[in-house]
Amino acid sequence: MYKIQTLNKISEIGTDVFDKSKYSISDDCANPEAIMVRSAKMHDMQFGDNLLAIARAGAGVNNIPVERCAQEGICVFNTPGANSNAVKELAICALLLSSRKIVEAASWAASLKGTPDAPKTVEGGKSKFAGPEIAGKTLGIIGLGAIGGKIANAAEALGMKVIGYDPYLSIGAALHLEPSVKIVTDINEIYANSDYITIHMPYTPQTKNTIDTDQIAMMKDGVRLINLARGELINSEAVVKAIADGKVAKYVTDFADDVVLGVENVIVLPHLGASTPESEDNCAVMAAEELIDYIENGNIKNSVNLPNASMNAVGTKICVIHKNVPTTIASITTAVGNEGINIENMVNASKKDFAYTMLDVTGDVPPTVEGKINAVDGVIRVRIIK
Ligand SMILES: NC(=O)c1ccc[n+]([C@@H]2O[C@H](COP(=O)([O-])OP(=O)(O)OC[C@H]3O[C@@H](n4cnc5c(N)ncnc54)[C@H](O)[C@@H]3O)[C@@H](O)[C@H]2O)c1
Ligand SMILES: O=C(O)CC[C@@H](O)C(=O)O
Repeated sequence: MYKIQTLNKISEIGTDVFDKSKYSISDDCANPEAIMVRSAKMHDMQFGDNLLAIARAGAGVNNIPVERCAQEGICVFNTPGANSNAVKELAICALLLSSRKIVEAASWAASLKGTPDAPKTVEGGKSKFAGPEIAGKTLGIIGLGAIGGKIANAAEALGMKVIGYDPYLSIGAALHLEPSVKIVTDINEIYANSDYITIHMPYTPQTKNTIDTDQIAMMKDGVRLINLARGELINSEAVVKAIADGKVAKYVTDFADDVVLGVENVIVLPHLGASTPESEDNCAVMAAEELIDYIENGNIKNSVNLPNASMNAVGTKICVIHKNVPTTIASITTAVGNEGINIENMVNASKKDFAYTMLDVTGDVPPTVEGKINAVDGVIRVRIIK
């Protein structure tokens, strides 16, 4: 029985994908084979020897020690695009919230309950909540992946001019963009030309404070900023100061911190981007399918720390996670050959410092093989899947 530990609430549609005669799922189990997680912070966790994989039911993996996991032979997956529509819809909502003073107006209207002539009062007071339309304005998007690309197309459909910046734009993502979306190669063009700026890229130590005082200074007066990606991408102190100075008109963020909470013209949402039943189901199902294919077949799809690799084997599969260094593959195949085993098929792929080799072997696989491969310099983990 494989044990799957859930660190956050994972949609039941996803956990139902596991065959319960082979898998037990619980939020409290010792030494699981796999972990399913959403936003729980895992950097300080120690992992048991059985842990083969972690699946992030979502996009961002900054809560997971991805590099350490690779060093420990733990494959980390995410679920690319599975929650992108949910975030796109919230981003469109945020664009409107940043323009039309909807939050302030609704809360003012609610405050009129019990007053003698509320209908008359609202008509008299509504002018202070007027705000501009988004049609005809320029939206700058930083990061044109699953979410940014969908927002670009939706904003175009709403009549906005869209400019996007993404130095690592994939061909697939580019092909999904409306031809009218203008792609710029200098991020400063986003800052200089946008009425609204929204950011949709991963948070890493390198992308911390991508938008800070200097970037804000390049922006148009009255710019509206949206951050549904990660709080650390935009310096909260810099934005709050720019709001006080009148440089930034509004900041809508999905990430609460003590600097932005309670500040006028900042709308803080409680990390709601992916909180739709549809996206929670999509992410959980994709995460469960990734784990099952890895645990049972050794196939890797959508890993963030190991390469994608899959193989239909005719015999036994020997799956090896190893360092991406010269002679390791040769040493592994020699170790297998020295045990009298013939390799029928082989797949090898690498991602940065790590590599994955799958061998399809026929005939008896003596129990000594695992130890022999493990003894090869650079080998991190060996699994034999019959
Ligand atoms: N608020 C939420 O609930 C929520 C939900 C989903 C995702 N997110 C966040 O949004 C981020 C993006 O999600 P996604 O699904 O679009 O991911 P994605 O991987 O599909 O797209 C990210 C894009 O950012 C680009 N990028 C990387 N570094 C960049 C840089 N320095 N400058 C500009 N672009 C850069 C990549 O090339 C890629 O195209 C996630 O990493 C996550 O942190 C938040
Ligand atoms: O799981 C969530 O609710 C948030 C997910 C989101 O931050 C992501 O990066 O996919």
